[in-house]
Amino acid sequence: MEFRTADGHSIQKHAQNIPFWTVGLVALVIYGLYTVLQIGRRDKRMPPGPPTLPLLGNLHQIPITGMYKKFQDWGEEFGGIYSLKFASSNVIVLYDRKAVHELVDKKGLLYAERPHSYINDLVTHGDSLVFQDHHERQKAKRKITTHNFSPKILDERVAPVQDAEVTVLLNDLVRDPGNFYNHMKRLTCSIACILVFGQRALTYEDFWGHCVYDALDKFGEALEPGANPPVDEFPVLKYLPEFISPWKTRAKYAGKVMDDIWSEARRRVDERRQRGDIRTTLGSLADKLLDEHSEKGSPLSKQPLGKQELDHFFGLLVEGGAETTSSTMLTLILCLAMNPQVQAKAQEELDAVCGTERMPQWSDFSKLPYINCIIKEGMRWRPAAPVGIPHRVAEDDFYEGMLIPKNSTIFIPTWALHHAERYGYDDPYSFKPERYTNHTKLANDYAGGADYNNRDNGRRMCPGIHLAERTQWRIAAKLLWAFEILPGLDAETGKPVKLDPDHYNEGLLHGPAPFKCVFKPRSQAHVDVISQELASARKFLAPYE
Ligand code: HEM
Repeated sequence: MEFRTADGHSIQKHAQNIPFWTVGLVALVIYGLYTVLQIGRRDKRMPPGPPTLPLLGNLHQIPITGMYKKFQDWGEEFGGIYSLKFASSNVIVLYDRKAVHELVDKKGLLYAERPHSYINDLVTHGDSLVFQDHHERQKAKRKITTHNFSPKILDERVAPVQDAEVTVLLNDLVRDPGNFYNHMKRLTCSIACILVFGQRALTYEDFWGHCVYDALDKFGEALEPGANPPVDEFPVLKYLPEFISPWKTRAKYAGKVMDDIWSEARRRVDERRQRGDIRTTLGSLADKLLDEHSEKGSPLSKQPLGKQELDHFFGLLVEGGAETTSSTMLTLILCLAMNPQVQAKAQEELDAVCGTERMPQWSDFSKLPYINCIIKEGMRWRPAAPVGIPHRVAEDDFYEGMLIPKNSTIFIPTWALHHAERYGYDDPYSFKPERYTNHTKLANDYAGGADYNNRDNGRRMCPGIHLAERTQWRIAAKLLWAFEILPGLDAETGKPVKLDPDHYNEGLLHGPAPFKCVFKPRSQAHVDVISQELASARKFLAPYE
């Protein structure tokens, strides 16, 4: 059939005249458009989630702060396991304890990878134990960590370090209570640096007292939500020149700061060793691995690490150990200052066991169950890593008929899970250690179980769990034994300030922003015990100076 236009031209004739390449080009453009519009669309087999926009998916709905709360809002709206689209990337959020257990714990290896992040790699050179995939090198570093921070080694060799450093903390709080924030940070950095580098911090201002916070500050800035364009979702952004991509310069600078700090730490250790001051028998991991290096040519003979990777490994262990622990303890101090009834109950228990004659010891653990409850409740109330550290699934998987596509990023929203009334947390914003009355054991005894806790997820479970818990317990028990913790006083009115439970620094890790608080010794007898123990604590710590 032949169609004619108003001016009498034949359409068929025109069609015959359209060159083949034009038809091909139009088809290509239509196909291209169709493909581009598929970006951001959710596969119907995936778990439900908020409606998406073409190209963006749900990227436009990601808040710059408060992601941990948003994860809960979406969970309540779309169900325990839901999905998000970050452009073409898939994100699955497990706001469901059973799903966390069935997938991340039980199918360990499948869920043991980490999502790839261009910015992260710019900062860490892709060799960070925390952010690397679960391949041989990562496993080798993890093995060293779990072995050296095992309960046996901690209780046999590290306990005196923790006890002595906490005694120094108590003394710091008696003599200079206003600086409690930095005293706590010094303490956790010093313990980590003793174990890793064989070096302690006399003050927060010492290199060994604040190195980790300087390193993590820049890392946090480089990774701050909203600070970077969605480069993993739109990889073409990687090729933008640096002069129009300040985010790249910032990430590289953060990497350089971290390189400089951890190579300076190594330089100091090497220099000390050259002077013949070897601290292997004092428990320094760096000395132990460097001895192995001199004997075998590498600290990890099957997976040899270059100097930079080894320096970063040491640094990472301090990063993993110091700020997480100080943040949880500062949170606890905030909670205690706001909840005098909790202090009173703990002190009744402490007084019955220790009196005023002696400080509580780790061996008192089972006689002081309320201290354990207080620590667990602090970590529930405001977890240091409220959205955890995401995992990546290595292959397509199915859960209750829903597709979890290969390479999806898996979030375990710690804060949301611990504030969900559906999991029995009634009045979740209140600080109530009694919730854990029936959880009398250590975190590790609950790890990997359906009764999900704070840092225990399958193959990537926190290897510092035992160290952290033993430090946290000592700090909490001894602080509560020695002091009444009160809100600070307003400089002008002299009245107690109102503490704000939501005034938090929200970076990679969450910790309370500086706040005012008073440490009132409970009696002169308590202060006397601290002074008596201080001399032997200092003597014990002297070889690490
Ligand atoms: C209260 C203190 C601590 C908290 C809240 C905490 C929290 C966490 C969390 C949430 C993870 C991610 C788990 C996952 O991927 O599922 C993690 C991993 C990790 N933590 Fe901790 N942590 C603490 C103390 C420590 C300490 C003392 C160390 C010292 C060695 C440490 C070293 C690490 C390392 C190396 C990883 C990475 C493990 C891997 O990816 O295979 N952490 N931690």
